[in-house]
Amino acid sequence: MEAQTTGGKPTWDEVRDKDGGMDNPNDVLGIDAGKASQANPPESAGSRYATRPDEIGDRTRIHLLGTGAIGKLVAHSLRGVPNPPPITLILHRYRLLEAWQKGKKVITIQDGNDENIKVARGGFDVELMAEVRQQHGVTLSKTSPDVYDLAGEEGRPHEVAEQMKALQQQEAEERVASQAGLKDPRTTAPDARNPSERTSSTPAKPHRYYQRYPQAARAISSSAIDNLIVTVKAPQTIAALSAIAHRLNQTSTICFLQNGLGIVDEMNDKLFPDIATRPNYIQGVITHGANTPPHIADRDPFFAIHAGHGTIALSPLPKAGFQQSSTPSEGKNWGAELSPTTRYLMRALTRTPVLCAVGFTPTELLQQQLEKLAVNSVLNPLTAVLDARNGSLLYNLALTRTMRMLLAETSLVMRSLPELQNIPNVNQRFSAERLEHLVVGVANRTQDNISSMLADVRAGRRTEIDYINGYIVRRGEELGIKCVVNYAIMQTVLGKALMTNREARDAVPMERDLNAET
Ligand SMILES: CC(C)(CO)C(=O)C(=O)O
Repeated sequence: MEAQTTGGKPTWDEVRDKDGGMDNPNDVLGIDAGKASQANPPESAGSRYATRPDEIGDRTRIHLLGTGAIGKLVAHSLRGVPNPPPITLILHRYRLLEAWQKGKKVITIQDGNDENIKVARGGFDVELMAEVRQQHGVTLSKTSPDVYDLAGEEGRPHEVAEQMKALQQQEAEERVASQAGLKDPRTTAPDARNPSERTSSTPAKPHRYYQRYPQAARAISSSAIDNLIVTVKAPQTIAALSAIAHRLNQTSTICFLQNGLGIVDEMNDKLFPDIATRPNYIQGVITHGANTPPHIADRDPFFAIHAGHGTIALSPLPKAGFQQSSTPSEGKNWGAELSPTTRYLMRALTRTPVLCAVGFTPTELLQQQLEKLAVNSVLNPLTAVLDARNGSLLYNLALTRTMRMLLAETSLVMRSLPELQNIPNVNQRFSAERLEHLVVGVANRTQDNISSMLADVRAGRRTEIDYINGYIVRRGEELGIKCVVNYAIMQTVLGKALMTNREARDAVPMERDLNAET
């Protein structure tokens, strides 16, 4: 989340705590995320995840995908502790790489509004993300020929695409087989996902992009990734991860720090369908507010303002997804079976004081995600459609009625989720009244904010609506609950985004009057 904030305003879970956050039966650490914002997490938060040096060996490097304001804040904070972990920033644009190389090679974070409190920190490694191209549903690598180039000699574009997909499938199966053996396919077959280059009669030659920027190809790595933190927004996650998926395997851990729900399911479907080779996941709910003012971003893309101090609630996720009857007892042995990289990454995050990161059980974390989702499902779309700051939704009876209709559906879906059955207090925690209380509290505390969705719409970027209201609609469908109000607001946001894009496309940028007499 990169909501634009004004100054060090409280973040939403501080509000939740003050306004009667529920007791938390699953809090294995005896501390909740809200309280952690006032005090550093106790050492026990980290020691639960301690790894022996022989378990983790030289697999301590943390890669970070997403260099928005939250990504910069997380990377900067991780390097700020004694004996920090090695960190590699994966940059998604060549221009960013150039800016890094020509600049001071530091990330600078300003604390709140005070321009005098800035800390510049270096010691990062950088690499460039390989460009991901998709043609007719086939993902191409940096050296694979275009579907269109092959089309003439080997058939029509969609036929060639089908052949390439079949070969990719075959290659994926070979990879699974080789993973069962001794070799680490992440390092031996970086381009394994693109069999066209192996089988095609066309010699592999770099794509135009890499011919134009030869340095770009050199900055792309194919080495294995052990620990990955993802801070890109939900809609960009699959595309971004597909460029590095071949560098991850069942021993790696990915930590997601994003708004919304449903990303992990999509990842499993599209990138890691095989549970045996699927990486481990950590889910995070981040409530820090950070932003990079556009006028500074042009000058220094590696600068961000830490506008609102919040927390990070974290939990390793069960590989096979949530079981229907999770119970609070999962807290007792939770953590014992985790892979070394999962424990290492949990420990790295929870031992970083600025982040105020705390570990929870999966079921407790899910409930925190759902509370945040409920707040975002009202504030984000309404502010985006109305083009208004968060506070404008308050003291307005018409909008209160809309909010209540949205929350009535959301509450019913959340209370009916199979993964929350058998959990005490679910009905109270997700009652429409309590959700409304949370929404109003956040709107109050963040009244001057421009919500992240409004910022996305204004900038013509894709919004996270599919992972917020879209998630509620999808889960409702599974449960036989029709969420028509959520569906309507979702469609309105999509429509609003289209309108804004069309307006921007049709606008004629003119700096001077071309009709003026000279
Ligand atoms: C809570 C809220 C609405 C604060 O702006 C937010 O999380 C967002 O903008 O995404």
